[in-house]
Amino acid sequence: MDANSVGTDVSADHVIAELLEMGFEFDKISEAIGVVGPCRADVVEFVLNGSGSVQRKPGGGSQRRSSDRSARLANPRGKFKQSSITYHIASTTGSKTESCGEEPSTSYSCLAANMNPALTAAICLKPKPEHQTLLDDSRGEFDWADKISAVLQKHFGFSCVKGFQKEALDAWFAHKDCLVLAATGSGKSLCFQIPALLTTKVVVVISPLISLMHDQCLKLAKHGISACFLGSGQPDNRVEGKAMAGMYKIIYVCPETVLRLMEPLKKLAEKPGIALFAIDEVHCVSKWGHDFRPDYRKLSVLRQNFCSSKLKFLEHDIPLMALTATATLPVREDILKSLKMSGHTVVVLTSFFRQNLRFNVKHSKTSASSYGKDFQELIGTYNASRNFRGKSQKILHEVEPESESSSYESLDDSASDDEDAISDKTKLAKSFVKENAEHELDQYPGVDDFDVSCGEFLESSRPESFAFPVQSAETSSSESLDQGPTIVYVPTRKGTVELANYLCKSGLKAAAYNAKMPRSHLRQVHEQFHSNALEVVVATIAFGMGIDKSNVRRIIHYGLPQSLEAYYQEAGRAGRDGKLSDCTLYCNFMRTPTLLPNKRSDEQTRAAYRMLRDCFHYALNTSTCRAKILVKYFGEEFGPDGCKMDMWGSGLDVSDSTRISLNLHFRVTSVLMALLKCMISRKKQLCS
Ligand SMILES: Nc1ncnc2c1ncn2[C@@H]1O[C@H](COP(=O)(O)OP(=O)(O)OP(=O)(O)O)[C@@H](O)[C@H]1O
Repeated sequence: MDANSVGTDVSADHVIAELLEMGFEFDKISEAIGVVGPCRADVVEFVLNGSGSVQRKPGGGSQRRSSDRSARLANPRGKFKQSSITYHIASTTGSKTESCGEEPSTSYSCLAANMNPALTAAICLKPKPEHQTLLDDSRGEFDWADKISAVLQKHFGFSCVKGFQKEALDAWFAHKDCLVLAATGSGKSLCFQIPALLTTKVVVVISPLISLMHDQCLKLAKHGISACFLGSGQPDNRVEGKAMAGMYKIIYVCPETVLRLMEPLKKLAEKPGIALFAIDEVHCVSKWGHDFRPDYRKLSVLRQNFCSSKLKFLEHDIPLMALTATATLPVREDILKSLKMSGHTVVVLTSFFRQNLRFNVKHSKTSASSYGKDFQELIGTYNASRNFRGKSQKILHEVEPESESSSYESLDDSASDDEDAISDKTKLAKSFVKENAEHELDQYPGVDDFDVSCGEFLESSRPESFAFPVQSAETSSSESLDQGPTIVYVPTRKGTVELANYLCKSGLKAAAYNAKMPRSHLRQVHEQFHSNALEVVVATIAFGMGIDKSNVRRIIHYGLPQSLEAYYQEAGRAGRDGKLSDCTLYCNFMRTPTLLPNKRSDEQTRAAYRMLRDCFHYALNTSTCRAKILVKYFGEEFGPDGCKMDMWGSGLDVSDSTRISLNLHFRVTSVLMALLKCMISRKKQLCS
C-alpha cells in the first residue's frame, strides 16, 4: 500500500509510527495530521515550521483524529517498525514515497534545501578502468618516497606526509601488517589511500558506516581517485561486479559484505591484485571497545585467506592495515589477537593529545527546561555574528521550552533531592528500561541508515577553484573561537528534534540528525553542514565517526556519552584545522547514567557499566587537566608541561561547582554506582 495515500487509517498510522521513530511527539504529530493530512513531508513541515508553512488539506481535521486515537490506543509502534523499514528500502529504489507525488521539498532544518549540483554531477560520470602504473611490482628500484611526494602533491595538494603516515607506508612497502593508532583528524586515511595511487592494484577498505564510506568516496572523487562502496547501502547493483573486476582504485566495503565476497576477492587478488586491506575504525573489532560490531571480529578471515601459503599466486601476504583514534591498551591487544594479525605487525603509535581542543564540563539538568540557560550563549554568538543581536534577544525571551518535563522522564529534574530519587526504585527501573529502549535504537545505526544519490565515484578533474586545506594555525589560550559550526550530541532521537526545533525558533540555522530520519533529510543535512549552510547540527551518535569538516568550533555533549572513547571520538570532530575549539560536556550529576547497550552478554554489560563509570568520574573530576585524563585513559602519560591548566578546562564550571559541593558529588557517585550494580540484576529479571 502506498504509504502516503490520503484517506486511509493505515497511512495515517504509518506516518505516526515513522514520526515517532524520528523523535517527534505524538500529540504534535496528531495535531499536524489533523490539519494537513497524513503526508509525512507535510506533517513534518507543519510540526517544525507551524501552520503557515503547509496548506491545509481537505480530509484532515476531525476525520483524522479518530484514527489518531485508535493508533494511540493500539500503541502500534512495534507493528509499524516493519512498515518503516520497507519504506526505507523502497525509497532506495526510487519509488516516490517521500513527497505525496511531488518532489520532496521538506527541510527538517529551518533552512531551505541547498543541494550542490556540481557535487552530484561529479559523482555520476561513466566509469573507466584504471591502468595507470606508478609503481612496478618489484618496488625496490627507485626512490619511492619521491613517488609518494608526487602523488601527494598531485592528488591532495600536500607537500609532505606526516611522520606516522610515513611509518605506516613503510610497513606496507615492506609487506607487513600494521596497527595505526593516531589522534582524530591526524590524517589516517592517507595511509591507505596512497598505496592505491602507487600501484596498479586495488586497496580494499573495511569501514563500519555507509555514511563514512560515502563521504570518503566523494572526497576521493574530488581528488581525482576512483572509488566505490559496496554493501546494502549501494543502490546500483552493477557496482559490485565492476569493483570485483578491478575498475576502482579504492573499494570501501562493510564487514558483512567482505565476508560474503571472499571468493570474488580472491580473484581480484590475482588480477589486478589487492595492494592492501585497510580496516578503518578498527576499535569496532573489540568487545571492550565502545562501538563493538560482531562482524568486525570475523575479519580474521582476511589474514587467514590472503596469504602466500594459501594463494599460490601471491609472492607476499597481502598486508593488513588497521587504524583507529580511540583504543585503550586492552583494546589494542584484542585487535591484534582477534584479527590474527602477524607476529611482525608494526604498531604505529602517535599521541592522542589534541592541543587545540579545550575540554569543559558543566552541570545541567540537560532537559528542555534548561535549554534557555545552556544555549543562550551559543544562540547569542551566532545571532550576533549575523547582525541579528536585537532580534535574537527578543526571540530568546519569547521562546520558552515547550515543557518543563524532560524527554527522559527523569526522576531527578528537580536536581535537588537525590534521596527521593533513590528511594523510588520502581520508578527508576521504569526509567531505566525506557531509556534503554530508546538508546538501543540510537546507538547502533545499521549500514542501511544512509542513502546516496549515486554509488559511483569516479575521478573527476579538480575544479579550478578547488582550494587545498589551510595548514594548522598556532593556538594560544587567549584566542577566541570563530564562528564555525557546532555539533550538539544528545542521547535520544527525540532530543535531537526537540533541541534543533528550539534552536531554530531562537534564530539559528539548526537541523536534527538521527538514524531514523528519512535518508533524503540526512543527505541534505550532510550537504548543508559541509557547505557551511548550517550553524548547528543536533545529532545522536549517528553523526560521529568520520565526520571530517575542518572548521567545527564547538562540540557539545548534552548528556553523558556511553564511554570516554566515544566521547573523545566525537569531540575529535572539532578543530580539525588546528584552531582552538571547545568541547563541552553538560552532565546531570543528579541523574543515574543509564545509556546502556542492550542485547549483550553480562560480561559486556558489566564492561558498559565500567565505561559509564569512567565517564562519570571524568565529569566529576575537579582537580586534574581534562585533556590529561582523556589521553591517560588511552595509556598515554603527559609530561609536566603537557597540560596547560589555564587553557585546557580543568574542573567543573565555577558557578556550578559552588552549587554542588564535592561532598554531594561523592555521595551521589557512590549511591549511583551501587544503583548501577543493582540494575544489572534488575535488568536480568526484567529481560527474562
Ligand atoms: N600529510 C598531510 N598534510 C596535511 N594535511 C593532511 C595530511 N594528511 C591528512 N591531512 C588532512 O587531515 C584531515 C583529516 O584526515 P582524516 O580524515 O584522514 O583523519 P583521521 O585521522 O582519519 O580522523 P578521524 O579518526 O577523526 O576520522 C583531512 O582533511 C586531510 O586532508
